[in-house]
Amino acid sequence: MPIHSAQLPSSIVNVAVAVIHYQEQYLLGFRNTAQHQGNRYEFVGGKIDPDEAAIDALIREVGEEIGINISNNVAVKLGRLHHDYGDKQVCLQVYKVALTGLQFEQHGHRQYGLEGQALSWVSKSQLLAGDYPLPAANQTILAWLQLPEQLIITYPLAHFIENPNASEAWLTYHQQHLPQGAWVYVRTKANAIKAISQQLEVQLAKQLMDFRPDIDCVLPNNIGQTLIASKQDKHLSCYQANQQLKACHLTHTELMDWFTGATNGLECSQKNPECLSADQPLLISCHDADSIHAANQLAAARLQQQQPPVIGIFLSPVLATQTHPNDVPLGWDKWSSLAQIADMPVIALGGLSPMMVQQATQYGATSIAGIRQFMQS
Ligand SMILES: Nc1nc2c([nH]c(=O)n2[C@@H]2O[C@H](COP(=O)(O)OP(=O)(O)OP(=O)(O)O)[C@@H](O)[C@H]2O)c(=O)[nH]1
Repeated sequence: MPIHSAQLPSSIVNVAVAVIHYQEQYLLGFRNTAQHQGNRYEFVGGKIDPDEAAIDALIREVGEEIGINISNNVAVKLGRLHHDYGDKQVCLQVYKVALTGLQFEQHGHRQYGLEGQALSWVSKSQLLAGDYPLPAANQTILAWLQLPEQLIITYPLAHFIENPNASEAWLTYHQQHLPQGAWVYVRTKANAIKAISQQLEVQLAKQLMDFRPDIDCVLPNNIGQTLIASKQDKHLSCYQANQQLKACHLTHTELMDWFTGATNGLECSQKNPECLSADQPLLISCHDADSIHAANQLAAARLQQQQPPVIGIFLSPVLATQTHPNDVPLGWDKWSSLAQIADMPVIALGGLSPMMVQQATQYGATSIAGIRQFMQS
C-alpha cells in the first residue's frame, strides 16, 4: 500500500531512497557540507511531495539526480523506517533497484550527478563494512542489505524420527547437504518431540556450526539467547557460534504472544523486552496482515530502543508445499499485497525452488527460502 506524505505528521520528512546497484556494485552520492547530514555518503533519493506515491517520487528523484530512467526497472521495497536526528525527523521509504547492463554501461562511468554531487560505485562488501560513512538512519538499510538472495531452512528433527538416532541423522544430513556459504535457519522443532530437551537443540545448533564454519546461521530466539549467554565461557565452539550467528528467529506464535502477551500475562510480552534478543537482529515468520502489523510494531520499537533491527520476515506459504501439506497457500497475488505492508525486507517461503528468485522479485520479495529444493544433492 503506497504511503503518501500527507498521511504522516507534517514535522516528519518523508523521503524516497533508491539503493541502486548493478550486480555487487552499489551507487552512492556525497552530501555536501551545507546539506542535512552533510559530508556523508547517501543513497540517491529525496523528499516525497504531498500526495505523491513513494514509488513515483523514487522514479522522479533518480531521474532528477542522476538522469537514469528507472520506470521500467523492478524496484523492490526493502522497508520503511523512521529516524529522529534531533534537528529533523525522517521517514525513509527504501527500494532496491537493479540496473540493467545497458544502463550501467551508459551511466556507470559518471563521476558527478545532475546536481553536481560526487558519485561513487562501491562494492557491496565495502558498503556493508562501513567504509563509506552514511547518515545514522542508513545503518538499518545496511542491515537489511545483508540478507542474501536465498536462505535455507533445516528439516525438523521429526523428519529423521524413523532413524535409530534421529539427532545424529539430522546432523549428518545437514552437514552434507547444506550449500557452501549458505544462510541457514537452523530449526530442529525438537520441542515437537517429547523427551527432547532445549539443551539438545542448543547442542545440535553448536555442532552444526562447528562442523560447517562456512555457513551463517539464524537460530530460534531461545537457542540464540542461550548461545550468546554461553559465549562467556570462552569455549571455542561458542566463539565460532557468535561469529556465525546472524539473527535470532521468532515464530508467528512467538511474535503474536509478544504482541498480545501483556494483556494475557505472558512472560514474553511488549512489557518484557528482555525476552527477545537485544544483541542480535531478528527474523520473524508471518502468515497474515495481523502478524505483519505486529512485526512492524516490533521493528519500530527496536529502532527506537537502538536495538539491532528486524532484518526481514518470512512470509508464507506462497505455494503448496510437501513439508506443510495442510497449509492453504496464499498464492503470489495475495502474497504480494501482504508483502507491501511490511516495513522490512520480505522473504518468500513455501513451495519455491531457487530457480524462482526472479519471479519472486517481481512480486516484491527481496529473498526466497525453502527446505527440500534448496538442499544440495
Ligand atoms: N537522499 C537520501 N537522504 C537520506 C538518506 N539517509 C537519510 O537519513 N537521509 C535524510 O533524508 C532527507 C533527504 O531529504 P532531501 O535530500 O530531499 O533533503 P536535503 O536535506 O538534501 O535538501 P533540502 O532540505 O535542502 O531540500 C535528509 O534529511 C537526509 O539527511 C539517504 O541515504 N539518501
